[in-house]
Amino acid sequence: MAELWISNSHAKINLGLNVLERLDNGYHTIETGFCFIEWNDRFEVKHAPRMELVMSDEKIPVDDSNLIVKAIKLLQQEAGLKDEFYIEVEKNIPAGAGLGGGSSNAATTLRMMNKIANLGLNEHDLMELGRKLGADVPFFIKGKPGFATGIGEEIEELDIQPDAWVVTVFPDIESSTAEAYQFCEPNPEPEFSLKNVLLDEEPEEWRYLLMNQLEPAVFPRHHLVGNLKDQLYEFGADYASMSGSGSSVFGVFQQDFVAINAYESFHKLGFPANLTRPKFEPDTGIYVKEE
Ligand SMILES: C[C@](O)(CO)[C@H](O)COP(=O)(O)OP(=O)(O)OC[C@H]1O[C@@H](n2ccc(N)nc2=O)[C@H](O)[C@@H]1O
Ligand SMILES: Nc1ncnc2c1ncn2[C@@H]1O[C@H](COP(=O)(O)OP(=O)(O)OP(=O)(O)O)[C@@H](O)[C@H]1O
Repeated sequence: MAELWISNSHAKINLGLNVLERLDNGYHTIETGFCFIEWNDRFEVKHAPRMELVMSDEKIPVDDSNLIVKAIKLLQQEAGLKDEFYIEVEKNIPAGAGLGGGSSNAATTLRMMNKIANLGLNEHDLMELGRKLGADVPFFIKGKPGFATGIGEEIEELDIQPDAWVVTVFPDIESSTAEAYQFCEPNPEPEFSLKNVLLDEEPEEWRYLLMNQLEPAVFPRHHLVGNLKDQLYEFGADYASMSGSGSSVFGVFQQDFVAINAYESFHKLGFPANLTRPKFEPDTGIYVKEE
């Protein structure tokens, strides 16, 4: 009987994002809080005579530009992966949404292949491989909320998953990460310590203390993104922000009925939206089923 391996690939949001410095290699040093939302892709993997990738979202190419293909190639080159797989991905996280969908898929691929093909890599090895695929990938390997520094790849695990409801809205616009960084203005000395704000202050204070410094680079080019952030406040959010390099925005709500009303209102307006429970914990387990 063939074994079918199953795992979730979760989305993230950024709680505050300070861009500190522009580096010579084009990257930027940042600090940001990472947490999870209840929006995930689902992987099904089995051994096969040759590698094949099928994604439910046909707009995402399944060629060498796909981060799943890149992760497989990296494992073949650097970790001795020889097995071939059929990989099917139910793609729910929108692409170019600032929710880390591609990076999360890369991390899920590394974690699953390591287990299924018995490559013997530990978390540190997987994070080292992950950083070669993207700045966000090490966070997804860790699979725990945390505070990120460096180019976003140095992760300190911290319990910053909001004890509040989170409503995430995708404006149906793809926002380029490279462009957002290119047009942002780094600030090496942020006014407040992002880490202390996340640990010590309540979400209703965050709007005065936290900032996503990529917003001024994205809002002028995508007005809808800024408008949806304003709308989250109008619907009663205690805190609202763009996630990562956009285009998604999210609101943090202390009261469940206010959050549910906001979530349903965005749905009625036709925007893909998501509602995440307080203190949500992602399930990153890898499960096997006999077929
Ligand atoms: C916006 C965030 O999602 C916030 O978590 C991340 O910083 C982006 O992470 P990512 O999508 O994994 O980014 P990568 O795939 O490594 O980089 C895409 C492009 O974004 C820019 N980039 C990314 C990360 C960073 N710290 N500085 C940058 O300037 C670079 O131009 C890079 O070519
Ligand atoms: N497996 C994948 N899933 C989604 N997008 C992928 C994948 N592989 C490559 N891509 C490409 O990556 C680009 C960005 O997608 P992604 O969903 O990672 O963006 P994002 O959520 O803005 O990322 P981040 O928050 O890390 O900046 C898209 O143009 C998409 O075509």
